[in-house]
Amino acid sequence: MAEFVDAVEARVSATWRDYYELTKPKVVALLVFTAIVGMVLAAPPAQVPWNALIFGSIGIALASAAAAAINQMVDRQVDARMARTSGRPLPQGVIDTPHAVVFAGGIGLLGLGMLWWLVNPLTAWLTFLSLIGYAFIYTLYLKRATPQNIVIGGAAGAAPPVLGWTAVTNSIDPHALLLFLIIFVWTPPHFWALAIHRREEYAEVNIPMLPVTHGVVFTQVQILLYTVLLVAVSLLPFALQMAGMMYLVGVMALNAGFLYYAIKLRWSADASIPMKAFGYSITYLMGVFGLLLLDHYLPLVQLLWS
Ligand code: HEM
Ligand SMILES: CC(C)=CCC/C(C)=C/CC/C(C)=C/COP(=O)(O)OP(=O)(O)O
Repeated sequence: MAEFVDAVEARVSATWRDYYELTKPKVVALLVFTAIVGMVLAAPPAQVPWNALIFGSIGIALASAAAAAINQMVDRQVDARMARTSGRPLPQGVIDTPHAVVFAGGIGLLGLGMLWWLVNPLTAWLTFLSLIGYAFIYTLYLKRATPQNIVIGGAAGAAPPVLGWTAVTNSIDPHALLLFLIIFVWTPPHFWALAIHRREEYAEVNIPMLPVTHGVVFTQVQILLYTVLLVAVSLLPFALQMAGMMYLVGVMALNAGFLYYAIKLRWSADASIPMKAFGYSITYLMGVFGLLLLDHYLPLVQLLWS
């Protein structure tokens, strides 16, 4: 009997883990973090309305998770043929398509409903557009159509700070668009570093990623150019007095790291650099948004200290 219970429990927990994996949890975690920074920057320190913070974060997380699950449904055949993605629950047959549809539809509607009724309809609409942008326009069309797929598709992934800001103010603020721009310009170096490493897999499944269509050297040059642009864009929050000295010093250090990897990627023959640059891109984005958050709270800390 105990063995039977163990077996049932093992199956139940494995199933939940599979659904969890279907949501690309680490990507969603970073997306939600950028949304929370958008919320925090939209209000004076410690004055973010609770409904925006709680239901906004959960709603954006659920909608992003639904988008990630739809992406994996659409991609299940190509995912099955690439080493990096073949272990996912759909290609493995652990979750079948009808269950994935119900799951994605359920969490998507729950997330959008939460935003509509408990936050505001503008945030719900913009989140819905981001979901459509990533799950359908990027995955179904752009990904298979053009090597600029991730530049255009990156707009959906860059949306969360705007969604967070709108959750608080119920309007689209130019400052929020600056946060959007940072992620938008960050996305090509983030993804193309990985695409260089995985170019043979993409070529095999006929996905026209930049290193497949234009070669590795061209992609390395593009990564370098986007990184230089990113350095410039990342300084704008300081230039426009959205953030202070603490942000400036921190972001300069993060930028030095990204430039180091982009230059090394272009001129070093070391095969481990592309994945190191990819890993660093994630640290970089967490760092930039973490700095914006800390910088915004600095006056409050100083006030409490004095
Ligand atoms: C069109 C835009 C984007 C593309 C094409 C893209 C592509 C990818 C790919 C292919 C991976 C590797 C996944 C894996 O092998 O497990 C990845 C990982 C990751 N991406 Fe992106 N990404 C994009 C935008 C974003 C955005 C906007 C964020 C967050 C703000 C983000 C955060 C992450 C994180 C945290 C990981 C690591 C996941 C892990 O370690 O499991 N990405 N991305
Ligand atoms: C509502 C809202 C804010 C939606 C957010 C959209 C979202 C989840 C963006 C993540 C971007 C991402 C992981 C792209 C990789 O897809 P891929 O298919 O190229 O990569 P894969 O081969 O690893 O699946």
